[in-house]
Amino acid sequence: MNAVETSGLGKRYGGTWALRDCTLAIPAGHVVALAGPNGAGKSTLLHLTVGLAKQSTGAISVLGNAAGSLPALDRVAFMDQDAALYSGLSVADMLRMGRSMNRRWDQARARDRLAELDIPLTRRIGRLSGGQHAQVALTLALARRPDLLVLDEPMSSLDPLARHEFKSALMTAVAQDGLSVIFSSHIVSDLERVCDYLVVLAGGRVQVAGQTEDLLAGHHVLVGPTAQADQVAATLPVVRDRRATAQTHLLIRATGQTLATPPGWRKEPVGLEELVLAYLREPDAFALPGPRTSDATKEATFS
Ligand SMILES: Nc1ncnc2c1ncn2[C@@H]1O[C@H](COP(=O)(O)OP(=O)(O)OP(=O)(O)O)[C@@H](O)[C@H]1O
Repeated sequence: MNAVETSGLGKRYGGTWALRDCTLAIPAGHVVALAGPNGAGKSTLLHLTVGLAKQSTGAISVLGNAAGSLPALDRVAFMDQDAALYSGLSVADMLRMGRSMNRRWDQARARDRLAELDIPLTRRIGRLSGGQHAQVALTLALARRPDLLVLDEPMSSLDPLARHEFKSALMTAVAQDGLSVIFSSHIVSDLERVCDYLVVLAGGRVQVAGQTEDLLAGHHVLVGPTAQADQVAATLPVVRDRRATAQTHLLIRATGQTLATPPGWRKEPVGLEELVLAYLREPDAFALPGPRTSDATKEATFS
């Protein structure tokens, strides 16, 4: 079962394509990070997923049902960028409201979670700290007992400590409930240790998609003398070419063939942050699905 499946999905606002040619099959049971710069189309894809927007072209299904249909909506919870809660209401009021609006509501779970976090039920939403506000929004989303939790920039306004606590809370919920999660972020360090599936969007198109394990295994860095860099880079699918006077770092996408490390060069594994940053800096490079070798194989010089 796929958590989200799209085929030729596109969304146009007036003459602008916010998202286009988006074909993805994200299996259920993953924590999926949706990364990309401002305006890449992340919110658009998430809004299509939770039925807040309707596509202009193509198709999207969520847990096997058309996105936006009742069976899909019933199993999805959404928390957006500003996690809009009513500032004049208390935490208990928000719980009551959630309970009255949702069939699958788990009141005991929500209360336990807030007690663990030391967030008083009587506290007004407007008086919560940024971190507590995000935790209450997450609690309300989890109380719906979703099979898919969709989070749009959930940590953007949090300080590093609150960000860390939010990530831990998310990981605990995933471990306890076995739900699928998709969250967007333009902060690359948010992705490490949290996601096990990655989608990178750039300019409204899918640039990279796949399990992080596969993506990391499918790339490596070659480090060697700059004097030989042109010669080595010419024979390999180079995603990013970073040169200094003496040494060059080439981020290489594996081709399926095992290639020998050139003499005088060493091969290093790549980290997720480095991988994502390399693709973000090279908007024409693609990896999975449908790697476009001619685009990915390019020479570029960066300082
Ligand atoms: N309701 C809308 N009306 C018109 N244009 C829109 C609308 N929503 C999004 N867009 C445009 O679509 C493109 C993608 O926007 P989107 O919000 O999906 O990007 P994003 O990756 O979530 O960006 P950010 O990180 O800044 O939130 C942008 O060019 C944006 O201006």
